[in-house]
Amino acid sequence: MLHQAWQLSGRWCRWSSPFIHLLTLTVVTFGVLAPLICHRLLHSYFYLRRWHLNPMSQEFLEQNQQEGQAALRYFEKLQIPNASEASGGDAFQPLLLVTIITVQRRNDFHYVLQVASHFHRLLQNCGARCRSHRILLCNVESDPSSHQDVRLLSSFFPMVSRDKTGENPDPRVNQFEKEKQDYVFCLQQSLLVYNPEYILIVEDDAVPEEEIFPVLQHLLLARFSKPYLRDALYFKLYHPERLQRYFNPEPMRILEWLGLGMFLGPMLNCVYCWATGRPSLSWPIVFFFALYSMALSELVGRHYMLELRRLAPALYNIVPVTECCTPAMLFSAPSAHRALGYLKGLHCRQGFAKDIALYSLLRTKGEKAYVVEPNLVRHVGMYSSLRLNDNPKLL
Ligand SMILES: CC(=O)N[C@H]1[C@@H](OP(=O)(O)OP(=O)(O)OC[C@H]2O[C@@H](n3ccc(=O)[nH]c3=O)[C@H](O)[C@@H]2O)O[C@H](CO)[C@H](O)[C@@H]1O
Repeated sequence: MLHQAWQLSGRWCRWSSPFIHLLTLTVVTFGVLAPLICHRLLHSYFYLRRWHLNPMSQEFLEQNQQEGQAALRYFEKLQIPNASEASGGDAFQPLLLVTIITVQRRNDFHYVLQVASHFHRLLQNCGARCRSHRILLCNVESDPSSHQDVRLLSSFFPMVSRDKTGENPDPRVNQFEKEKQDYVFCLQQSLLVYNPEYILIVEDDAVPEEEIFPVLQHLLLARFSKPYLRDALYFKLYHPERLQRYFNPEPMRILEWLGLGMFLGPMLNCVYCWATGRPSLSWPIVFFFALYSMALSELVGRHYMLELRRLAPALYNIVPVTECCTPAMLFSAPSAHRALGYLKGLHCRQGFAKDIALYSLLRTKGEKAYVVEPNLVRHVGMYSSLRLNDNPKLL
């Protein structure tokens, strides 16, 4: 017996045995290579938070401040269009209206200028394909004239202000109910002023990615008309990176994770067999590589895997939403009308802000909503206008 066990362990521990190969691969990958390569990746389990979080957050703030200055220069140099161009006063129904909802925030970062300059430039570059798109600014600052960036932007974009419509916010409402009412106001004005087919309502710290318009073009014309997506209440174009992991369990994500293992397991098995000159199919080795690739993708970070989908608009994923955050939300005109009706009947408060309120409608009203992956905007507003934080961090 002892002799047999000795023989077996001897066979397993030979340098040519698959056990030793796979053990070495696991140790080298997870113990050496991945930590070395990924220790600066913010959304990876290998991220060295203690070393990098403070300097990286500082670096981000400094760089973002420079981007704010660049956005300021962009508009200072831009030629002011004539009045009818700026007001967007042409009488036609846009396919897509981008509404930027904004309040006065820390002046040194010029968040809204960053967002508006990116949208303006991308729309110009998009050319004829985006002829039927428009941008609207929605100023919900209690004293609209105090919003300096908006004063500059009003020469370039049409604008609605909450106070000008006589819809003054009730000073007694809490901050989160005000935020919801501001959202309702902007959505309502977007429908009233332009009557667009789709409204993309973005917060004033959500900078669009370079490919946003080609991807939206593809989604609007080819994907959103599919029967199961057509009646969605909303499409989220951003979900926080920290919540994109497989270990934030969602049925679709678990399926994606298993699919990844089932695809890469056999593939890596073939590569291994080819490299070691073994017969091609071995189920334990397939199983090992399936687990290996699943563990690697989770530990390196699903967020980074999602980036591969940017290669082509058709690769973008559309999956059922989860709760958090509303930096960029797309509504069709009928769904915007429904959302308005629902939101007016809800009262927001701390712990039940507008993002949670919108999500709660899916259960109470039997609606469906989806998120597009990867994100089509970047959230840059480290200083929140709703929650006090003097020392913001990237995580
Ligand atoms: C990145 C992220 O997770 N952002 C979410 C977080 O916002 P934040 O806490 O990051 O707040 P924020 O300063 O980005 O404000 C969100 C939006 O509300 C607007 N605003 C602000 C003050 C006001 O009185 N009226 C008003 O409409 C502001 O212009 C911006 O468009 O929580 C909000 C809900 O509370 C939303 O879910 C945001 O998507």
